[in-house]
Amino acid sequence: MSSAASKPSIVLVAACALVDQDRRVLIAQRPEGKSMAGLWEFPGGKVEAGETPEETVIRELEEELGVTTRAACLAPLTFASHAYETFHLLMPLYICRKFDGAPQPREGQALKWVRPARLRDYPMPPADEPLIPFLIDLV
Ligand SMILES: Nc1nc2c([nH]c(=O)n2[C@@H]2O[C@H](COP(=O)(O)OP(=O)(O)OP(=O)(O)O)[C@@H](O)[C@H]2O)c(=O)[nH]1
Repeated sequence: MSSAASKPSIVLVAACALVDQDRRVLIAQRPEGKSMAGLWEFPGGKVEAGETPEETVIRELEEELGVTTRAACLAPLTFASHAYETFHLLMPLYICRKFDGAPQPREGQALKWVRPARLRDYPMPPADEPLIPFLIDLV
């Protein structure tokens, strides 16, 4: 058995599927220069010290997209638990249908509204692939 010290640490990332009135989900393409550049992901980011996951989502939606929402408009959908080589990702995925503002690519990322059934057409990080059926069933 390996010791706790040799195990990759858990990184907590909170992400959100914004859903529009046509039941499409917003995905963003990771820009050049970042890890996993070119892959499509849900807006979100690492939970910082002192933050709740809901606060992280609200902050990241504002920073990345200029979109405003509140905790009452975030519903837990599912989560990802995935072993990357250097860390273990734990990522709650929220769904949000009520938000203010049209998403803008504030960080140079491409954005796309996609029907859940078409998400498989967009390469996503491996942690995200098991999340797609939940979106297909529940959006
Ligand atoms: N926001 C987001 N992050 C995801 C998703 N799937 C997934 O594996 N991740 C991973 O979760 C981490 C999120 O980190 P972040 O957005 O705060 O920061 P970052 O990309 O600048 O970090 P990094 O360059 O250190 O990886 C990244 O390692 C990212 O690859 C997803 O759907 N949304």
